[in-house]
Amino acid sequence: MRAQLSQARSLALCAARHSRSFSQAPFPRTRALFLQTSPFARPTRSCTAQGRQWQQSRWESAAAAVFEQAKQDPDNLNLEDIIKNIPPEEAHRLSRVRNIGIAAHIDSGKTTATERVLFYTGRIGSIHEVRGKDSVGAKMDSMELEREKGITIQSAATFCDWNKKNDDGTEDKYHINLIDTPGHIDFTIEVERALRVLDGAVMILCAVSGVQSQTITVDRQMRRYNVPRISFINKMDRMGANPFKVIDQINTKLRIPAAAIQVPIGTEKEFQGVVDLVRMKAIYNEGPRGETIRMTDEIPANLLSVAQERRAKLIETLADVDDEIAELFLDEQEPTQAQLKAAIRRATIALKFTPVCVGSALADKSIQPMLDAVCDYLPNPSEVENLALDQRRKEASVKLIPYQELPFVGLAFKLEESNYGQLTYIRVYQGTLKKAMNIFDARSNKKIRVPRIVRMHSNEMEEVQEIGAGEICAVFGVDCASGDTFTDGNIHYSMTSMFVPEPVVALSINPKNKKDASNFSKAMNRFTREDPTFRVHVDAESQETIISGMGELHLEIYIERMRREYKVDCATGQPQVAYRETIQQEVKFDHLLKKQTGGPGDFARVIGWIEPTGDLGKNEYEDQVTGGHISEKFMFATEKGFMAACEKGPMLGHKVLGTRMVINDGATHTTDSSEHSFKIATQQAFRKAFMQAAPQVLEPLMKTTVTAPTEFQANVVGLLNKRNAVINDTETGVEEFTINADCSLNAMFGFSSHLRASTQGKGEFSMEFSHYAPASGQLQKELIAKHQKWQEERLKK
Ligand SMILES: Nc1nc2c(ncn2[C@@H]2O[C@H](COP(=O)(O)OP(=O)(O)OP(=O)(O)O)[C@@H](O)[C@H]2O)c(=O)[nH]1
Repeated sequence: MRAQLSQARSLALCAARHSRSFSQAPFPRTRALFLQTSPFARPTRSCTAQGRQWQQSRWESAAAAVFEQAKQDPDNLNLEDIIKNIPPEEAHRLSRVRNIGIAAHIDSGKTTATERVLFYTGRIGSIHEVRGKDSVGAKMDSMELEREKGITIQSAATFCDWNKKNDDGTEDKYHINLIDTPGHIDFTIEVERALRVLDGAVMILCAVSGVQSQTITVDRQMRRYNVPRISFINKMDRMGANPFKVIDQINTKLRIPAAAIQVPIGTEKEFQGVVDLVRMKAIYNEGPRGETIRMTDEIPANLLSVAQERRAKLIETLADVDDEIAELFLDEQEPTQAQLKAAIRRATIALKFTPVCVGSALADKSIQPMLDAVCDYLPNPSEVENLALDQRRKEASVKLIPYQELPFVGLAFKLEESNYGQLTYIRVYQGTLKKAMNIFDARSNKKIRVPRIVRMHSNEMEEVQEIGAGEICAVFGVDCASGDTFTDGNIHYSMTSMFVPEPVVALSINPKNKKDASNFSKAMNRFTREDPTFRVHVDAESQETIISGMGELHLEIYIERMRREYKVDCATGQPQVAYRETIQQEVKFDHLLKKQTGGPGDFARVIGWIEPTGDLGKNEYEDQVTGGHISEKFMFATEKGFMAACEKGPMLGHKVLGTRMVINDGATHTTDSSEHSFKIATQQAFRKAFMQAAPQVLEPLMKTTVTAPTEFQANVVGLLNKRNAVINDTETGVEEFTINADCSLNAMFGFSSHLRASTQGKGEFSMEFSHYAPASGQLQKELIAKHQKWQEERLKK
């Protein structure tokens, strides 16, 4: 309630302003639009001018009453009423904003499609290709390494305005904030944080390869953050393009109802445009770069029956997920264009459906209709529910309202070091972020002044004075961690951060020259701040610096960036698998630490047991001590001891998983017991008990997908068999085949060069962590022997 009241107070202030300006304002076109399209609008009774006037005056008097009430009694404000009465200008502004991400499997054409979006919206004057002959590179791949390798490494944000042409000749201007994300699983955190803050997404698929391994990962990430999506089947110009097969795969593999809203006109080299199934019009791209759209009622005769059939399929699919269409369907009535459009929008936003567009980014075809679909079917910021936790009332989650005048709430979702200092990307969920304003970090409670606000256009920036609710920006000089919530200090909200996967590959690293030590640590600091999946630690025993990340490519890129951006050449060890250790049975312990030989001694006795938790995702500690045999402050130290022991397993020194420790008794000495002695005693007890509890080494299993031309199928199967991979399925297409297999990460080191050699460089593979599984007895023996040898050698030194 208190949270709502502080919102209410600030609303009360603006209420008077708005109630005055509403009644004085003429009835602009934007307001009429708001009444028709805004989620805040009441149902319109009549479409006549008289009806609209009636609606308008009714709305104004209702709004005036609510804001008058706010003025009179701010402590008892009804927030729901305020939401309903948000000024039409503001609702209209929001209805024209789209925050979208482009996400897909590697090389599906995300950056190529984004380049066209920027060109057609007038953000860039010419198109440059990924790995293009002009060596300029696509706008969104601004990092030198991205341009060289032709892959996206970091997500890049931009914004543009799209003038959507309506059938009646009018235009509606939409403001689109767009984030292009990487496809490689090694950079998956970039997709994760983009989807955390975006309202909708375009999922790109290849018209030949269809749903691929990373499509499945991206699908999972979209589900995690409830992100509605449209699907865009790209590469229609490729030989073997089959969009309908891809739609079937979206339905069956991703299990989200999908139907085409467009069918292609021609395929491969003959691909010219699309038939829009909602309007039943043909849309062609003309002009040197497809910039001119020609729309006609004449659907090519050879496509008419396919278009009708696919339109019927669209209606049938919608009938399964939307009540209004279901009713019409049962009554055998054809929905009107408006009904169909509204149903696609409703079902997409409700995450029950994905409309599918087709096109070819490289051939400059059908990107504009995809942009129209973004505006038509993806939600505006007010149509997405965003919740925050009110820290003062732990139980309460508060709905954030994207209204400029409410107290500010924003989430820092990405940090980046720039030439001008740390750049923090913020999504504004509520209120307005203004230059020179003081904001509060909900985690550290630090007050920070915002010196500069910019809108990002890849690596360029445009300075602005303020950013309204529902928008994305970046700020300078704000020291925080990724995932921090900011408020204006009047409210104490915090938002949930994004999911951060655990690193699976590690290697030791050191600068080759001692003089580079300071740059080395600067680089490490920066990379770990920017990327939560990149970790650095110094191994206590070997004193080596160990970096860990999501895959070999992930670590390679950082080593290369260190060389290019910090001029530090590094020596690295062999990539190591991040093994884990666990136990299989319960073991009791009664451990006494006693050193009382003159001076201050150590005394701590801990009694209890360790056992498997049955869930490899967590370790658990429980204090069951009664009767005060161990005092509260020492129990705290035993918990710390347990946590420290779990960081370095007794078998190989890798982290412990799935283990529970219970301490239910013990003893304390009046003078010799200390927190330190209890911490050490717990660690010793744990390590001893662990080795008796049928300890087991766990290794990461990877979901692996290999794609290559069909003639190399036997070679690839041979390669996988050599690595003891379990092949789950094989799909053989016209030209290519795809194998999905489970494989241990350990067996996959060096796979890329073997694959290249056996497929004349034409094979591709991707790997994603699946789960930890027990290592074979043989591997476990080898690893233990190696670890012991390494320890012995260290002792000798
Ligand atoms: N034939 C054809 N090739 C395309 C099309 N769109 C993109 N490509 C090519 O596919 C390759 C990858 O394109 P990108 O745009 O970099 O793909 P991406 O999805 O951004 O790649 P990552 O971010 O690295 O995963 C490039 O060689 C493009 O030229 C298309 O419509 N048709």
